[in-house]
Amino acid sequence: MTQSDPIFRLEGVTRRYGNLTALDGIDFGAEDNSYIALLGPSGSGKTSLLRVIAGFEAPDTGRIWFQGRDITDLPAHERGIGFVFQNFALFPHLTIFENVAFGLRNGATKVPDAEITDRVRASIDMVGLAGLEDRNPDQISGGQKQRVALARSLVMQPKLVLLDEPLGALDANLRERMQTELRTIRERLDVTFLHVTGSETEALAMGDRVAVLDAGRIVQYDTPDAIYDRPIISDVALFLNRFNLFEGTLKDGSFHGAFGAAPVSSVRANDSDVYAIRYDRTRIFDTDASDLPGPALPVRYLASEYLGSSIIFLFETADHKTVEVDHHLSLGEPRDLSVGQNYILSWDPAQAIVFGKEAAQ
Ligand SMILES: Nc1ncnc2c1ncn2[C@@H]1O[C@H](COP(=O)(O)OP(=O)(O)OP(=O)(O)O)[C@@H](O)[C@H]1O
Repeated sequence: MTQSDPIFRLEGVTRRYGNLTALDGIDFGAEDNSYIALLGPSGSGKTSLLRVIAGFEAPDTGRIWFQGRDITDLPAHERGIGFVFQNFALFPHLTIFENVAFGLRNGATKVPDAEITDRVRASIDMVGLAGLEDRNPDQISGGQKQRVALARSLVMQPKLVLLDEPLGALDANLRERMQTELRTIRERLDVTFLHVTGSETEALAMGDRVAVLDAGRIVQYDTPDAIYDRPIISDVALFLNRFNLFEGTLKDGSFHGAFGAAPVSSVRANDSDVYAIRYDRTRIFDTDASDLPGPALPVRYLASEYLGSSIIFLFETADHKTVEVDHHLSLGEPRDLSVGQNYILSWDPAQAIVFGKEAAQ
């Protein structure tokens, strides 16, 4: 298998619960030896997809391939796919060592004791927990539990590890540290991680590629940069949480919205007309400014929020829609704004992304 062959592939995978279609004809394959983030809003089918790949649930239709083999009818424990649960699912009465050894001791093939000891120690080392082997899960921190859960999966030497919101139970600081650690650990091993997250920041930071799931379908699968710069439909732009989105009408090469009419050079197919401009490309002007780079959106200033490297300014339009401006501090001091005052937001129309019904026809 070469680096670019898919490690697993789904063909037309559908999963229904009663009348609800959780997975809707998914065709998707992931490159071997890579970090894939699976991003989607709550209820989009992320966990269902992982469970179907792992073999905890069967698809209603479609096939699943892993390392070139059809595994659709293979039970979970024979698939050789690792799974890390959000709540870690450690055995509370077993030591860290025995938690990690569990799969080796209880697998279909008998593994000699000496090999178990070696592999468990190597896995515990790999996740940076050497010295804690004899503790119980209630004697270690949340981040350490997360590492035990990972070691327990890695000790089985899988080629694919499915991680279901693995950082969801950790506080913000630890989450950032574990993001880096997970990437480093994966790079040291010849293994693919498929990491489910509802956080766009996490997905864009961690994935070599990001699959975006929306209502049971993979709507975009690309590098983080491409997803950020070129969201394929307006729902992806909405979900990325970095775009101001405006409804309106696309007509005769212009988009007509709350900001007046803006020229449009290209349009992406979508189920409605939507105009998107990134928070960090939206700029603030006084109401009497004469040097606007493009459309003029009248707004009232509400509040600001410091985010370390940037400041987010929040505004409200006449129809009470909240609009954000992200001012990166590397661009210099932000201007002083007065709460309740009116301003104009504007941007270079060439930097907008326009989605339209007419392009879909
Ligand atoms: N066992 C089940 N029985 C009935 N409906 C289910 C079952 N499991 C999931 N669903 C439904 O299928 C849809 C997809 O659920 P899933 O848990 O895969 O979403 P998710 O993207 O992981 O959501 P979250 O981020 O909230 O965990 C949801 O509408 C959910 O209510």
